[in-house]
Amino acid sequence: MSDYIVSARKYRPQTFDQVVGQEAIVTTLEHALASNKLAQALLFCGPRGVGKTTCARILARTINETDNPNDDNDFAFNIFELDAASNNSVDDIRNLIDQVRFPPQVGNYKVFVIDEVHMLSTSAFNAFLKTLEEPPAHAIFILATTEKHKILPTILSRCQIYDFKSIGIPDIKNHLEKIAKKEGVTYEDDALHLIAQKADGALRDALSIFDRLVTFGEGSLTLEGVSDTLNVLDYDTYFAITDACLENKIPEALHIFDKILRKGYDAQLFISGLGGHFRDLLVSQHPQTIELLDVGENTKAKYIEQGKKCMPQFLMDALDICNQADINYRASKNQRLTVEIALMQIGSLTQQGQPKKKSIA
Ligand SMILES: Nc1ncnc2c1ncn2[C@@H]1O[C@H](COP(=O)(O)OP(=O)(O)OP(=O)(O)O)[C@@H](O)[C@H]1O
Repeated sequence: MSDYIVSARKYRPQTFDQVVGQEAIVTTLEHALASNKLAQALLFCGPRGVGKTTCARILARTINETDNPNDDNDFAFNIFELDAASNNSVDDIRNLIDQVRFPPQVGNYKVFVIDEVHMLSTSAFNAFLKTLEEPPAHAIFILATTEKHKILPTILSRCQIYDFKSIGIPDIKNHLEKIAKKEGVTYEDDALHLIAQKADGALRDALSIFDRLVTFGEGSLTLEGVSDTLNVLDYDTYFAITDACLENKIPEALHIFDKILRKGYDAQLFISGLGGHFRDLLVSQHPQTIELLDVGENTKAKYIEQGKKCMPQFLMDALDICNQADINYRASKNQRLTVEIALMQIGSLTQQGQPKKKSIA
């Protein structure tokens, strides 16, 4: 059997200081622990893969910590996890309640983590409510959910609520960088940035994308490889199409777009991505806004360079055209043409933003 462990498990934080991007939560939990003000029922809300289960486990371990260094297996931490997504019946909850009654054999607390608690059936919820109202002193409940709005007010009002947030791109990227170094993976800074961007705030997603791409790239991550595998249009394509438009070379812009379609990319994603590109060029033009440019270092240099070639009016008009095409796209009967017209319009802009030519010839 292979001894390969996925990064999300291998690098699951074991202590609060290893948790990334949830400073407010970690500080509040640590204060509550230090001042003995931890409630018996906690609700961890927030997007998927941002550390809710991880923090629940660390909390369970911390409150049961003994001075015996050998006491560090999961059993000793008295943690009971129920995934309500697949165990949502009254019987499942009754099994759990049965365990609540008895005090732990080791340590002081039993910690019950109910993941995806919004999935419990109404009758299971009701069965659980009584226990939640009067839990024995040794029981702590941590309810985790990605959908807080689905939690009954009766439950909400009995819990201390912790709102986890999605993790920012720089935090995700830093975390990936540390793991890449530990694993001996060679990487381009921009490749990690793109993975962090694609993870959409979820560290677990970032780690699984990372694992997949490291396997695919045989231990090395390049921006080109990552873009290709994730089916993301690479920045160079946007730079090339912008260069063509800046020089009013409409046929060239149309050919690049044709190639994009042949590769199987979605035309609407392309046009909204192009809008994003013009926005990035705009923010790259000023020292006050450059920090709003959320890309890796090499790509940033390219933005600054191309930004210097563009008049702000050109960028604003181009942005407007992309935006309009994006809006019109769904209603259009010829979606390819909608994008092509947008490209022709952008390729007709002069640096002052006025149309230079009316036809593509
Ligand atoms: N804030 C974080 N800091 C460090 N690692 C994290 C963080 N969030 C997630 N991870 C990584 O992702 C994995 C999954 O995270 P976890 O199970 O804690 O997420 P979750 O918020 O409970 O997600 P779900 O709602 O889908 O259950 C962890 O094992 C860990 O490797």
